[in-house]
Amino acid sequence: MNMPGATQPRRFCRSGPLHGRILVPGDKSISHRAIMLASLAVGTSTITGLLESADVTATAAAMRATGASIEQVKPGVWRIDGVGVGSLLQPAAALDMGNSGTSTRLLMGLFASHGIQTVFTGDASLSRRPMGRVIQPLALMGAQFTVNADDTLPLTMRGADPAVPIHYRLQVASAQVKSAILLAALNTAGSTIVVEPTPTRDHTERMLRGFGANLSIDIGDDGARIITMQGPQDLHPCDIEVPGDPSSAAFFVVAALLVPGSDLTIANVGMNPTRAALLDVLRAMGGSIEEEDHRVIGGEPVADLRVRHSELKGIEIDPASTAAMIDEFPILFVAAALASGRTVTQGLEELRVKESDRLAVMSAALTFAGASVEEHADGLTIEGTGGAMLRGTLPGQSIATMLDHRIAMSMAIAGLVSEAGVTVDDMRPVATSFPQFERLLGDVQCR
Ligand SMILES: O=C(O)C1=C[C@@H](OP(=O)(O)O)[C@@H](O)[C@H](O)C1
Ligand SMILES: C=C(OP(=O)(O)O)C(=O)O
Repeated sequence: MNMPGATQPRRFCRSGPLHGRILVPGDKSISHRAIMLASLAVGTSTITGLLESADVTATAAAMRATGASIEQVKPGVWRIDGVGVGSLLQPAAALDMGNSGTSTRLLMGLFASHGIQTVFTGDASLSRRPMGRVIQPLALMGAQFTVNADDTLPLTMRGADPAVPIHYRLQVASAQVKSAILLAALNTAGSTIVVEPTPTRDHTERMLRGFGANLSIDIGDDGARIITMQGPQDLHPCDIEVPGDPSSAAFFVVAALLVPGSDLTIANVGMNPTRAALLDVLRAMGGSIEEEDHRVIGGEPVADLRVRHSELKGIEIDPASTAAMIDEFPILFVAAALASGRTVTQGLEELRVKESDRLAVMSAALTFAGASVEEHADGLTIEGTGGAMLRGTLPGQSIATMLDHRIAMSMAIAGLVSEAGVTVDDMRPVATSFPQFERLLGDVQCR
């Protein structure tokens, strides 16, 4: 994101028990997809509970620039009039994707099968992230790219009209790559097939069906998911309710587990099994997390989470859980730093190409705050304090967030269980996914 104004350093201090019942904002992944699909349906869709954050705003701006009408009716409620699959307009200017990998990769897919030329730009963090993973399949479908040798932003894409269907086996476990191909397939005649050896978040598949698209999902002999879509497909408008984001809830779940005396309920949290592995890991560490009032909202499972302070123990995390908690590792590392015994993670190379290198940055940040962390090529090994407070950051020192919202929020939570407090150098990146974070944290702290 283009950071407005001066840096916003903040000190997060040792906290009393966390209590109450809170709602976290709408799911970021689902919000992006809701805007994209509603913008392609002919007619009016209403989205309730949309995440109003910088990343989602970047997606909305790109869809407006290609013809959709997108208006806020009241906070959290948006009305979208779509243009129809195949009818996207050439944007007049470059599309600024800010900090958002999801906006960039999914929109590249969506535009790749429309005969328009688009220029994608992003902030310093996004401009370091690999785009080759989507360029490769989209080029096979006929899109043309002008891009530097590293396959990073800025880049120019000329969409293919007509695009050709592909049969593609994912090389990385990435919902963004899968979704890019499925969105391109919407305006591609013929049968596009994506084979996913490791299941990743399935919001695109669920929501495509909600908007009336026809796709089949089979399991191959080797256990891979095979997603087939026969294009082109028209989308029908749809009213969508966006559940609370489990990746945002994660900061409050870990905070309540770590801060002695806490008993906190986080209501309306998305429980899609392709996103929920953190809860299983924390329970295996000894965390008390109860799920209440299971229901389905907008085609997605949802529950309220009651979380009570618990004594956590370190564990070895099964790499098979990685995809279903990929964004939750920074805050899991904080939980591990306070557990008793050793936590071992592996198979996490993907964390090095997120908004920051999350293995290197979390290792440095936690070490700086007094934790015992060893960094490996594909994971961290953490020796927990056994519940004792972290030292915190020294006067005059602060944690470098590296333009990464999840580092900033994770280290803020670390501050709540530190002797001296933790200073985070800049809280502005939090606007990417969770603008209400600091306010909600204030609400649950007993004064
Ligand atoms: O599809 C999505 O909405 C996302 C997929 C994940 O990225 P990858 O597909 O790169 O794993 C995740 O890290 C990101 O925050 C959101
Ligand atoms: C990786 C993330 O998002 P994106 O890829 O959309 O930038 C995230 O939110 O942690």
